Amino acid sequence: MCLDIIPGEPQIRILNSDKSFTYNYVFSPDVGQEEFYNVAIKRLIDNIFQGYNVTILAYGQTGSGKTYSMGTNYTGIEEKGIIPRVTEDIFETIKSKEDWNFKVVVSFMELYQEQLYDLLSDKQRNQSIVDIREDGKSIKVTGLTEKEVTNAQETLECLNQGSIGRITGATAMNAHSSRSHAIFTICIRQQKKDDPNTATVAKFHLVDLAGSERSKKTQATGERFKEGININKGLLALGNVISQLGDGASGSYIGYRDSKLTRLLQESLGGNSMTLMVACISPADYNLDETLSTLRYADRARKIKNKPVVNQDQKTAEINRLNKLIQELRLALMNQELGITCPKEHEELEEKCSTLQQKLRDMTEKLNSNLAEIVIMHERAEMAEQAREKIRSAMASVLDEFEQVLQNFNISHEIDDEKRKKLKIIYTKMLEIQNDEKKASEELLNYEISIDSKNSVTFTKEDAECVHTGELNNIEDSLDYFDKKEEEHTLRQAERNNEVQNINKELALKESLVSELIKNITQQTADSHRDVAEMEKEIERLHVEREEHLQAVHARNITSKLAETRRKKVQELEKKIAELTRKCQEQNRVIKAKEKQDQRIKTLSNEIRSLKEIRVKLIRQMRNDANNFTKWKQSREKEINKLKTQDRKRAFEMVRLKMQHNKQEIVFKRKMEEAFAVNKRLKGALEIQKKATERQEKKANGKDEIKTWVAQELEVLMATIDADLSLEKLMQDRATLSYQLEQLKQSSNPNEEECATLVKFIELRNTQIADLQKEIVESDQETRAKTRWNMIHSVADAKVVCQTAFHLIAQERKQQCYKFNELKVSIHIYTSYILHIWTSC
Ligand SMILES: Nc1ncnc2c1ncn2[C@@H]1O[C@H](COP(=O)(O)OP(=O)(O)OP(=O)(O)O)[C@@H](O)[C@H]1O
Repeated sequence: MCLDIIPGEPQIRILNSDKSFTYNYVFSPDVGQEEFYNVAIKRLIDNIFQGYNVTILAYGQTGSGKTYSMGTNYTGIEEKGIIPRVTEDIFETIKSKEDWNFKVVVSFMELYQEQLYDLLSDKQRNQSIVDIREDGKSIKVTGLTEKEVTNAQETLECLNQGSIGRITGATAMNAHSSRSHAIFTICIRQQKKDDPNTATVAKFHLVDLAGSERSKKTQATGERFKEGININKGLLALGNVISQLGDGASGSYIGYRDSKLTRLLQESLGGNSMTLMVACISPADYNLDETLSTLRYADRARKIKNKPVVNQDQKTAEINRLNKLIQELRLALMNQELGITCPKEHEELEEKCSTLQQKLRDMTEKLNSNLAEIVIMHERAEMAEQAREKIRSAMASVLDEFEQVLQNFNISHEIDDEKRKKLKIIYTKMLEIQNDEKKASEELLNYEISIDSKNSVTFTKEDAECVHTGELNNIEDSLDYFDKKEEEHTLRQAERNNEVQNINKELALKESLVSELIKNITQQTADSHRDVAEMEKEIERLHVEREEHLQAVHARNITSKLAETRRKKVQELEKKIAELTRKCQEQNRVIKAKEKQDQRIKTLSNEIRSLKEIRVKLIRQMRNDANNFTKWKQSREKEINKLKTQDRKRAFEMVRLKMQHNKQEIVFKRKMEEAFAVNKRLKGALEIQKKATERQEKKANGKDEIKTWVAQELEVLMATIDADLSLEKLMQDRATLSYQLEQLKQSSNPNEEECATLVKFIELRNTQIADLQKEIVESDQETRAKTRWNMIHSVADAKVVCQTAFHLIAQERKQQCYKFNELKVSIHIYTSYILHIWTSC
């Protein structure tokens, strides 16, 4: 035994020496596959499902147990290694994530004598050679078979199929020695069923390397010897890459291209993957050299710092990239103090719009008050008309009576008591009519005065509801509601007014028609009746006369001459009778037509009556509506005044909050600017340092180069310290903002605008924190601290370094003193200024 494991520590000590190595885990030979898997491997499964690439790499001398540990040759009989267990766990997890969609594909390739073979290809072995391509971002193997699998069984069948085709051979060290490097890859594409933005594609590489070997020990000859040389060549290149990466010489050349193995593992070593190396060693002292070599390998590999990132689906990644870009642009915008201002035309339009709104409001108000006056006028007209009709009918009856009395006077020419009494009654009636007319006029005059007192009585329950339906706390909403109501009311009144006017027009037409008809009818009917009666009388008389003449004609004693005369007379009379009968018939027709007109007048009068009723109804509605609206308006105005008072208070509070907010924003901006400056400084320093390192690598270090190098190192160091401080401040800030946001969200009425502002601030800080962290990681002070002094090759170099460092520190101190004094003066000036303001207040 050449090794000793320190109990409870992941440490291996080389016996009989003071050499020891510390790793993440160390397992003794008695630890079984299950324990090894559960402790070191199982946790990596989670990373795959978070979208990270994962690589497990088995390295070690031949026969040390790489294939056994990886489980590459698993057939279902022997104890399960890593691959079968990983496969089972992956599909277990998939089963449990029901709200996600998955696509799993596997590939299996073998690198044998610098030739890459597709182990899952259906083709002949010599036709299944595939090639490596680089697409600028990542390594791709073109033409490699990718089989979709849906469960562990199918996956292990693929593993088994590939393993059978893998080259093995017997050596003195291992009866089934793998003569090639094998890479089994499980690629998992996942996406949450209801969110396409969660799509990720992660690769799980399981690498079983061929073992390093010494031909002396393996006793390989012929083909095995040739294989051994190629294996060692590949492993040597891998060792170099691990050394270069482990040395922390970031930015320096890494020999990935020296072999296909290193090209294939480029992503897993120093790239975008979480990589675990399983270093298999033999505890036998016989293998000490190989064991030490493997331990050193693993020790260097442990120092490699990969940069794993979640492998988002291309579309998702693009969305996220754009979101990040938006954040960065926002940040840049703030930094450049470019506030987003409204275009001028927009402002002009807004002004125009508000002027028009005001105009509309004024016009509605005016129209409304006009309509109110119109209502009053309508009512007055209605009252006047009613009074006029009353007087007209009273006058008509008085006139009738008067006519009667007058006729009686004409007959008797004497004034007896009864007639005098009648005349007195008519006189009284006429006085009454006069009084009525006076009263109506007075009523009309007083009508306007009584309107206000009437208004207060007509406020109904409905209106009360109307006032309270719009319980709006916001003054603008209230005013809008008020305007809307006023507009509605005005439109309604205007519509009714139109209706009244139309009715008036119709009434005027109908009334004039009726009066025209009445005028004609009364005159014509009287005349026609008289004419008909007279004509009938005349016809009767003529008939009698004709009869007389006829009798005379037939008398015996009449002379023929007389008879002839009488016959002529009879003929004349008959003519007259015929003429009068025709006229009489005509008059009767006229009378019938008049009767029809009578009917028409009756219908028109009915129509006039119902139109008047409608008009009265409309006017009443107008009046009620106007009263209710006036009442509503008064109460609304009261409310609005109340709201205005509240609004003034709110506005005052807003100004106060805005001032507070502005103050916060200034502080925030200052901090952002500080962080920007720090970040810029660090970036600049790193850039200069990078260029200088490149230059220094090309030529030998002179005194001046060392001086410049020291200055740059110090600059980077100080910039990193500043960045660390800024980062801390930003993180504190973010915590405070997050706390404020939480408090705000928990409050009963969270202000959404304020929430959004806080979220924006938090996001901006996130971006800045990420930006700073990136630069700090890049400056990598931990590694730099260890490798810094590699630049010094002699005591002379060390002296230059010390001198430069002292000089720079002294310079820095001097500047600090200057700044400190300047600050002291500024503080003094500000304090006296504040005191001055304080005392003058
Ligand atoms: N921990 C272990 N427990 C039991 N047997 C083991 C263990 N490790 C290795 N073996 C056995 O040792 C032999 C060699 O192991 P394996 O083939 O895995 O070595 P290897 O490192 O892959 O060698 P090579 O590099 O030559 O391919 C196998 O028969 C294997 O079953």
